[in-house]
Amino acid sequence: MTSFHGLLAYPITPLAPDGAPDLDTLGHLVRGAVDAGVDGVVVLASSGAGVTFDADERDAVVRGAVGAARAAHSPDGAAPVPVHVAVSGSSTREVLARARAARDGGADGLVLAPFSYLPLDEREVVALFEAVAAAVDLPVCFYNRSVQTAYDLTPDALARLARTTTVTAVKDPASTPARPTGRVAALRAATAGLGVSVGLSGDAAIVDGAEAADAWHTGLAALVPADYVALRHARAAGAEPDPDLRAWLHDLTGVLAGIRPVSGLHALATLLGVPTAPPRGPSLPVPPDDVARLREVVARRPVAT
Ligand SMILES: N[C@@H](CC=O)C(=O)O
Repeated sequence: MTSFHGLLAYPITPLAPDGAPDLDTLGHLVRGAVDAGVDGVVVLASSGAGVTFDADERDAVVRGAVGAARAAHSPDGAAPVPVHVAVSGSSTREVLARARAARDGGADGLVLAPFSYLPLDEREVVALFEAVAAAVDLPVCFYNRSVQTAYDLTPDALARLARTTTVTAVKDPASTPARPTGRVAALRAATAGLGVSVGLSGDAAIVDGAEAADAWHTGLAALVPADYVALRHARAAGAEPDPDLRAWLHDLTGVLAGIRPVSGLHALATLLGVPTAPPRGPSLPVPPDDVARLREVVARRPVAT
C-alpha cells in the first residue's frame, strides 16, 4: 500500500519571535499528531509555508520532523508513521535539489505541485515528474493545486504518471469550484490496479462529507489531531461522527474559510497553546476581529486533548 494513505497531517512550521523555524514546537506538533493516531505527516507544504524557507531551514525542518515522528509513540508497535516532504519549486532544478535534500533528511515520500511562474502545459508537467523519478527513488504524491497552477490533473494524466514515474498518490482539492461529483471515483477508475491513493484536501468539504477517499490531506489535522482522527475513524467505519464534534469542526472550518489560509492556521495554533509568530511575509497576521471569531470557536471545542 502506498504510504500516502489515511489521515495525513500537514503541520504549520512554527516560527520563533525572530521568524526562524521553531523546531521544538514543530516536534511537539508532530509527536502530538502521531500520538493521536494520524497515518502520516507532510511538512513544508502550503500549511508549512515550505516555499518561504531557504535550503538550510528546510533541511532542519525535515530532520526535526523525521526525528520527532520516529521518537513518537507508534500505536500497536506499528511501523513508524511516514514523514513526507513537499518539494515544489519554481524550476525543475530547484525541485530536484529539494527532493534530494528531503531524501537525505530521511523523508519517506515527496509531495509535488507542478508550480511555475508561467502555468505549465501537460507535457511540461509530465517532464517534471519524470525528472523527479529519475533523480530520487521515493514515492511521490501529485499535489493538484489546479486553481493556483492553472493546470488541472486529468484521470488519464494521473494514470500515465502512475505507470511511468514514481507517482503513487494524488492530493486533489475537494473544494475546487465546479468539481464534478464522482471525481474520486473517476481518478480511481483510471488508475485501477496501479496502487494509487486518491486523496482529498479541503477541510470544509471533508468535514461536511466529501466523497470517500483513500486519504485526507489536511493542515488542521496537525493542530486538532484527536478531533480529525475521530472523524476519520467514524467515516471509515461508515458510522455517523459524533454530532458535537462534526458541528464544531464545521464551525471551525467555516471561520477559517474566511481568513487567509496559512495566517489562519498560525492564529489558531496560538489560540490552542502552540506558540508561533505569524507566517513570513507577504502573508499578514490575522486581524483582531478574525482572531476573536476563532477564539470563540476554540472555546467551544468538544474534544479534550
Ligand atoms: N493544502 C494543505 C493541506 C491541506 O490542508 C497543505 O498543502 O498544507
